Amino acid sequence: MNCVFRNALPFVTMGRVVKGFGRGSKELGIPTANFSEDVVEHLPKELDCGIYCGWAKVDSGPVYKMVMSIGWNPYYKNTKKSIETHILHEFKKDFYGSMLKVAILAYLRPEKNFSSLEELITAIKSDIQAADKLLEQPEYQIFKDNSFFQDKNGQNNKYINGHKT
Ligand SMILES: Cc1cc2nc3c(=O)[nH]c(=O)nc-3n(C[C@H](O)[C@H](O)[C@H](O)COP(=O)(O)O)c2cc1C
Ligand SMILES: Nc1ncnc2c1ncn2[C@@H]1O[C@H](COP(=O)(O)OP(=O)(O)O)[C@@H](O)[C@H]1O
Ligand SMILES: [Mg+2]
Repeated sequence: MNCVFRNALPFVTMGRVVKGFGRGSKELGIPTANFSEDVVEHLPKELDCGIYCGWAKVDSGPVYKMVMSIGWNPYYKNTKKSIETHILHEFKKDFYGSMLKVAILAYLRPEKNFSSLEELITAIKSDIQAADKLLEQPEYQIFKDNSFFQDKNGQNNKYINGHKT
C-alpha cells in the first residue's frame, strides 16, 4: 500500500470537491477541499505521496496559492488514499460540488505521523508559510497565467478526468 515512486512535476489535474471526514476545519482549523475518487485513481504512479504546493482555482474564481496532501494521512490512519487541497484564501462559504483545478508544482516533504494533534497543526502551518514564500518566486508565478486556468467557456476539446479543461 505504500507509495514508492518519486514525483513528476509540474502536474495539473481537476475534479469535483467531495466530503471527507470533516476533520480539516473542525479538528485542525485548516479546511481541505478533498478531490473525488476518480481524481485519486487517475493520479500518475510517479507522483509520490507527500505534501506539495502550487496553484488552485475554484469554478471560475481567481487563482490562489495552495498546499496539498496526497496520501493516507498516517496520523489518522486512513484506509483510502486522498488528495486534499488547502487554499491560501478565506472563503465566505463552503464549495462542495465545485470544480477544483490545481497545478502541483513543488514537493515540500513526506507525509508523517505525529504524537499529537498540535504537532500536526504546527507542521501544516509551517507548510503553508513555506508555500506562501516559495510561490512568490518568478518560476512559480508564471504558472498562475497558464492557459489551464483560463476560462474557455466550453470552447475547448481538452479533457482531464472526463472534465473539459
Ligand atoms: C499541507 C498539509 C500537510 C499535511 N500533512 C499531514 C501529515 O504529515 N500527516 C498526516 O497524517 N496528515 C497530514 N495532512 C492531512 C490532514 O490530516 C488532513 O487534512 C485532515 O485529516 C483533514 O481530513 P478531512 O479533509 O478528511 O477532514 C496534511 C494536510 C495538509 C493540507
Ligand atoms: N481555504 C479553504 N481551502 C479549502 N477548502 C475550504 C477553504 N475554505 C473553505 N473550504 C471548504 O471547506 C471544505 C473542507 O473542510 P474539511 O473540514 O476539510 O471537510 P472535509 O472532510 O469534508 O473535506 C472544503 O470542501 C471547502 O468546501
Ligand atoms: Mg478536507
